[in-house]
Formats: sequence, structure tokens, C-alpha cells
Amino acid sequence: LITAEAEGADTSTPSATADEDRAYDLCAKLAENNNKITGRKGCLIELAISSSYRFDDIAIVTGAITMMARVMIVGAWRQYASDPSMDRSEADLQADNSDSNFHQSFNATTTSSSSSSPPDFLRNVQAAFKRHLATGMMPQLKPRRLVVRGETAKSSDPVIHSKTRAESRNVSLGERVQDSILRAKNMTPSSSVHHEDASITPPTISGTTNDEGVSISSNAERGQPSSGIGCTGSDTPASSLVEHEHGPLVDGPKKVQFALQTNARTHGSDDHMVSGTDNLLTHMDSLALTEMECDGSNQLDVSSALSQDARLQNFQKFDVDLCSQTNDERPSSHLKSTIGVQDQIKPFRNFLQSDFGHNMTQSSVVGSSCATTTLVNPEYAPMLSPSTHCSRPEHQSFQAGECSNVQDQPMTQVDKEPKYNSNILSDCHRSPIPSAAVGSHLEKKHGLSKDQQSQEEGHCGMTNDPPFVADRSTKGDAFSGDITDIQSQAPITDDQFSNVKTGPIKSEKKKKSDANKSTSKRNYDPDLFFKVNGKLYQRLGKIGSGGSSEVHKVISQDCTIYALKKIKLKGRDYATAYGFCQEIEYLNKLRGKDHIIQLIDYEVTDKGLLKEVMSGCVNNKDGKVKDDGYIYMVLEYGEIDLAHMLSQKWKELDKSKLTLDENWLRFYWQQILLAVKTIHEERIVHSDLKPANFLLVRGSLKLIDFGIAKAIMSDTTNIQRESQVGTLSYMSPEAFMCNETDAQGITIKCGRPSDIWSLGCILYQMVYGRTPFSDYKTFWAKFKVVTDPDHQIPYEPLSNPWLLDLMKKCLAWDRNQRWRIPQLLQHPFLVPPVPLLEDKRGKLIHLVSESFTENPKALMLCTRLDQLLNDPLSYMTTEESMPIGRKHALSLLYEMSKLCGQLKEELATSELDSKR
Ligand SMILES: Nc1ncnc2c1ncn2[C@@H]1O[C@H](COP(=O)(O)OP(=O)(O)OP(=O)(O)O)[C@@H](O)[C@H]1O
Repeated sequence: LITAEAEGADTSTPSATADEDRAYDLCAKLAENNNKITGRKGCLIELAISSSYRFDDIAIVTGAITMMARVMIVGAWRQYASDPSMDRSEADLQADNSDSNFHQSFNATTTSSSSSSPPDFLRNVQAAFKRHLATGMMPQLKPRRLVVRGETAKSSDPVIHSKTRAESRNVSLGERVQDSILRAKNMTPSSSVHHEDASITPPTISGTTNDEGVSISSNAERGQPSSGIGCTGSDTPASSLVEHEHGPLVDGPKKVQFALQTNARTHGSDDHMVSGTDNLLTHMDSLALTEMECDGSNQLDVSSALSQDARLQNFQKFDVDLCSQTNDERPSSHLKSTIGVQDQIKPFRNFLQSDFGHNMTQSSVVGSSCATTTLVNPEYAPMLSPSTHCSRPEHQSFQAGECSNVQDQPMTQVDKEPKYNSNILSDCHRSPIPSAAVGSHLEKKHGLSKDQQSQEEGHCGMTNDPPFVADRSTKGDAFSGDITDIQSQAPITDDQFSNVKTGPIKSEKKKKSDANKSTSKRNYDPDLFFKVNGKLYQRLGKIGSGGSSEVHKVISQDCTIYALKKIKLKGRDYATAYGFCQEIEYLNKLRGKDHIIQLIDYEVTDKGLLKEVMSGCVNNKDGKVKDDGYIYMVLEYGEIDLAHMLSQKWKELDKSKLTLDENWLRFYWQQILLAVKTIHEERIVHSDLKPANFLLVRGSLKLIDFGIAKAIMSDTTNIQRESQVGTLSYMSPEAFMCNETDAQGITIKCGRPSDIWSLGCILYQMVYGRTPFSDYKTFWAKFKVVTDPDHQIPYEPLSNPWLLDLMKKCLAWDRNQRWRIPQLLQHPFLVPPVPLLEDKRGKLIHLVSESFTENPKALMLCTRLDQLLNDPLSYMTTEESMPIGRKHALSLLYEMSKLCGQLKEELATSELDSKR
């Protein structure tokens, strides 16, 4: 049925029920896919994914079947491998490497339901399958097609299928059989297999095309859309990178960081800039340029599907794992040593079980701009919309599966609590921060746990991480070879098979297996779990990778979803490493603040480094970190970032031909301001404000990524920077010219106004769908135009003149003219002035506005003048108290004369126009 579903057959008709032939087919497919071993993931999982984003809840059903079938297959394998009465030994199987008949018959069974004589293994599998059928499990699972979603999934299906088949062609029978044996005997999959995994992993979605016709395919990593031209990181010449910055919405983030000592202007071309200077780190987030282009909804669907898939797989893995453990005759010492971990694992397992053990509901939550598909248990989700529909409850049957001894274990207290999928957190009112986590943090604030030493020696077993190619400038590259770990599927750790000959194995396989042997000491599967300060977090999928880190979606023992940011320190220069530790410091400082992403827990495995940063005595500024060290940060989980929300919004607008909803804009703009207000009040300048750094968490936007943030020293208003930093499209003139001298010979410094400029760029992008300097494609073109005080930013006319005014207030070239956050929060766009009563209005203003009722700009200026005259305090920051000082009095007068001048100019122009 899974196969039928995946191949698009209509399984809703009675004819599509699983007769024996089809069951056999299914078995063969399962066997083949287990055999093929695409890493720790079978093709079936992929099929389940493909189903899951085409059908609302078929994934649950297919998932259940997949799990069940897998357990059966494993059972069959075991039976086959251990039963001497069976007529084919493993040696035979290995000998089958060259057995083309076997291969052919295998193929025959998988491509049609015609029965060629199946090999013994398949017969055994078939027998096992039938035995299970007899238990009455199968009939309870009646997958049916429920809801068919849009075209996107259809269009992506062929990609997935063809990929899957291509994979199957690429793997030799010998490898498949050997890998199968390895898997059945608890050897871990080979690294070559990993690569296959990686290639199959995220279903490639859609093919949106940007203005240049560049095909963009978004992968499952949210926020990491990739361009078909593969312009990632600093390895790509800048000239080619910048060329992709085209059209609306694509001009976004290019993060640059380069040393000021470099006289950038002396470089003739972008290429020089990138390749010529050691200190010159040009972080062209070329992929992120396309960020706004990628289809957020697709991504969400897929990420949702992936997380479902991950859950299914993990659940399955637990069952098999626990099963094998309970059946195992291991020395009790080993059992003992696993107890701690098993205790930690149990809640995960129960969570996953409970998900499948209850009716599940799949629904879309949140507004149109950020619709997310989510899997919830309706029992605990009373707030779901009426459109929610329930899927079938058959999955309960799976609980009575093979591992009853394990499943019978009582649920812990935490298991009885409502379990929420990540997105449902937005509906529930429980604290996102488990008190235990916070408590533990407080206990050892800035301290280090006992486990750190051991973790330092090989934390989480991430020994196979691909090397970081470059520093922070290599967005995406550092992890490009990595595996999306939600496919973790290596079956069963079971010693009873350890003596089996495995035949010749590729050296990579051996390496991987050795690595896993060493990680097995940890008593948890490092492919499935992260351990931070002794607490396990199960991986649910990779969210994305930034310039310096990879971020995973994880679930904690108390079944809360978090994001786990992992930063590899080895090979980085110390300055960068200190920067990472500083991010932790800032996040600590910002704990409990509403609009800042919350740091739940963290661990720096290099104790010395953290100590140095925390104490402010940074010694080794120039060297590179040699030791294997990682930083782990457990963060609140964000559902979608503003960049994707904007992309979706603009797609909706383009489709509907509607104009921007000002209330939508007001709502999110206010949230952005509140977030930045929080950090500015803490004397922190973010320096990298951009839509991608605002995450939606339970309906509020929260600020993330303090990687290049800086604290303002107490006696100044500016930060000291040795390098220019930021993301090109959002960088202020001061950020471009940082540390140079201005016309008056004053050194240009960055401060809070620099963040305000970035906010202006974000607002501009929210209003027009592109950033203000998007027409300037190359770094130098941008540099020139942004640093030119006479450059006029183009503003297309808007129906609301306040909005225009607001953008101009943020994008004033002169940083002293830019409004500060408190003023912006009071700007008439957010707080429309209450029209003054006729008799309260200044006579002069009244007369003037009466004569130009048809000119909205003049009217707006009149209102502001009026407001300034009648309510001058609204023009001042909330920090100021009465009586105002001379400085503020002067600035009010300056504001008034400026408004008068603008009004005079406006009226003169419209007078001229009317004469013409
Ligand atoms: N708390 C979170 N919840 C969900 N997703 C997150 C969270 N934190 C980060 N991400 C996602 O992970 C990816 C990388 O995150 P982040 O920007 O923090 O990494 P980074 O290494 O600092 O990147 P860069 O320096 O290039 O901006 C982004 O796609 C981001 O949206």
C-alpha cells in the first residue's frame, strides 16, 4: 500500500487492498530497501515523506506500516540469520554478491507483482509477514487517501522517485547484501552509505525561479534555500556571488566581515576583495540571497513531514532497540550502565508512543502568512480550529507490537502531561523553559558540568563532521557534506551478531564502525541524541546551518521541542571563538526578555575558552583553536523566520493582487521594534539585524543570532570594532565606513543608530518587497551608494504618508538624524494621532491644511506640526522627563522648523504643479 500510495495509485478503492501478491510485493520492497541500506534510512521512509506532504494524515498510517513492517523485517532477518534450519546461510548471502539471478529475481519481485521464484530470504520474509498478518495487526491499518494537497507535491514526486531509483541502481548488490548483514548484526552503516543518505535525504522541492531564471530548489533546511548555481560561501568568487542578488526579495543577506586595515577601496574588484586578503572575510550569504525566493510553505510542509518522519523512525528505532535489549543476554554490568540512558530515553519513547497511541490531528495553525502543518493530539489541543480533522485511530494497535515488555512500563509523570508538537507550543500556555533546565543553568551559571570533560573528549560523537572549510565566511559550506540526521535509522545494537563475518568492507565503513564502537561507550546513540550538560536531546531534524553553526530541531526529555545550535570550534581563530562565547553571554544577559530567543542551556566543551571570555581576559587572540571543542546552545524553538514570512506574504499579495495589509505590517513592525528596544536598553548593538534573524515563537517575533553583537562600553555610545560586519543589504553607512574618518576628521563608529538603519531596510523590504539598495548588485556598487550622503533612496508613493515618513526616519543618512527606538514606537504610523478637535487645533495649521485638502503629504505634515505644537512630549524619547533640557528644547525647535520647511516646500511644489 505504501508503494501504491507513493506511486500515485488510488488506494481509496477496494481493489487496492493488500492481497497476498501485493503483500508479497510490499515485503520484497521492504526487503530490498532494507537491503539497499541508504544509510540509516530506507526508501520507505522517503515514500512516507512523499506521502506525508501530499496527504494530510496518510503519513501517520504509512508511518505505522513502515514501523511495523520494519520490525517484521528485522524479525525475519534475525530468524533467518540465527535459524540453522534455514537453507541459506549468511555466507551464501555474501556469495550472492555475484549472483545475478538473485538480483534479477529481486528486481522482478519489486517491479511487478508477477511471482518469479523468490529467493529463500524473501520467502522467509513473506512467511514472517504472513505470521504477523495473522495476529490481526494488519487489518486494523487501513490507509486511505484523505486529502490531496496542491501541485507542489505532485511536481516534486518524480524527483523523489527518480532519485530513489537512481540510488538503487548505484548500490551494488554486494554492498546491499553486506550492508544488510551489517545492519542486522548491529554494525553501523558505512560512511559511503552516509553519502547516499545525504543525497536522498531532503526531498527536493519545487523549482521556483528567480528573476534571472536561476532555479532555486529549497531543501528541508529552513532558511537554507539553495541556488541551483551553487554559490555558497566564500569559496565562490564574489563576482559570481553578487550576481545572484537580483530582483525583488533576493537582495537580502550577504554577511560581510572584513578587517578595517584593508583599504577596501584600493581593491579593483570583488574578486580581489575576497581572495586577496587574509583578514578579509567576505561572507556573501549567497544562498540566503535567495532566501526570500524560496517557498516557505513548501518548506514548512516538508519540515513538518520530516519531523513526522523522524518521529516515526525514532519511535521505531526505540522499539527495536529496546526490544533487542530486553531480549539480550548481556552482562548485567552493561545493562546497568545503560539504565541511566534508557531512563532518559524512555520519556522520548513514550512521547512518540503517545503521539501514535492517541488519535492524531493534523491541522494548519497560525495565520496565512505562516501556515504550518502540524501533528497534534486533539485530546490536548482544545484550541484547534474547526477545520481540524482527525485521522484514523488505528495506530493504537501498534502499541501492542512486538515489544510489549517494554511498552508495559509505566508512564512517568511527565508522560502524562500533554505532549505537544513544536508548533502547538504556540497554542499552549506552558512555559517554554523547563524549570529544571533553568534551574540547572542557574546552579552552574557560567560553570561547567561534570560531564564536560568526557564530552570534550568526543562530545556527541560528532567525529565524522566534515571539516570546516573556512571561518564564519563559509555559510553553508561547513556542513554541506553533513547528513541530515533525521534519517538516523541504524537498527538495533545487539551483541549477538558481533562475530559474524562481514566480508570485505570499505575503509570508510570500517572507520565509521570504529567511530561508532567508541561512541557506544557513551550509552546513547550520538546519531540520535545530543548531550548537553548531561541531558539528552533527541534529534528531530536539521533546521539549517548558519555561517558558523548547524542548528537542529530537538526534543528534550520532558518532551519540549527546542533548537540546538552546535558550533565546532576546532580550526577557528580565537577571536571568532570568543565571539561565539559572547553570544552565550548576551543570551544569558537577555534571559527572561520577551522578544529575545531564550537560551535554555548551553555547554562549551573547551572550558578554558569560556572562562577566558567570561572573565574578560582573552589571551590567545591570534592563534587558532586546535582542540576538538564544541559549543552547544539549547534554544527556544522558532517556527518560521521573518524572511520566510515575508516571502510568503509577497507571494500571497502577488497572487491576489492585493496591497499590503497595514495592520499586518504594524503588528510585526512593532514586535521588531520591541525586540531591538530590549537589546538597546541593555546597551547591546546587534549589528546584524535582518529578517532572517527574527523568529516567530508562539506568535511573537524574537531576535536571534547575537554572533556579532557588541556591548556598548558604559562610557560611550558606540561600539569598538576591528572589522566591518553585517549583512550587506542591511548595513548602515557607518558600518561600511566603520573606523574611517568623516569630513570633520571624526572617527566613524557604529552604535545603536546603525541598528536603526538596518531596521529601516527591513521595513522598506516589508513595504516594497525588496531592500533599498537592491538595484546595486555588487559589493562595491552597494558600498558606493550607501556611503554617499547625497544618494536619494527611491520611495514609491504609498497611500499612507506616515509609512513613508517612518522609513525615512530610519534611513536618514546622518546617523544623528535617525530616530531612536522609543520615538519609533511612538511614530504616527504605529500610533496614529488622534485628530484634534477643531477648536483645539492651532488656527494657523487649520488654515493651512484647509487650503490643501487634496495633498496628503501636506496634510500629514500639518498634522505633525500640529501634534508637535500641542503634544511635544510625544516627540521625545520616553527616557526624558520634564522639564526638558536645553538640548531637547533645541531639538524640538529644530524639528518644528524642519517640518515648516518641508510643508512650505510641499505647498510650493503643489502650487507650481497646479499652475502647470
Ligand atoms: N531557536 C531557533 N529556532 C529555530 N530555528 C533557528 C533557531 N536559531 C537558529 N535557527 C535557524 O538556524 C539557522 C542558522 O541559525 P543562526 O543564524 O543562528 O546561525 P549562524 O551560524 O549564527 O548564522 P549566520 O551567522 O550566518 O547568521 C537559521 O536558518 C535559523 O533560522
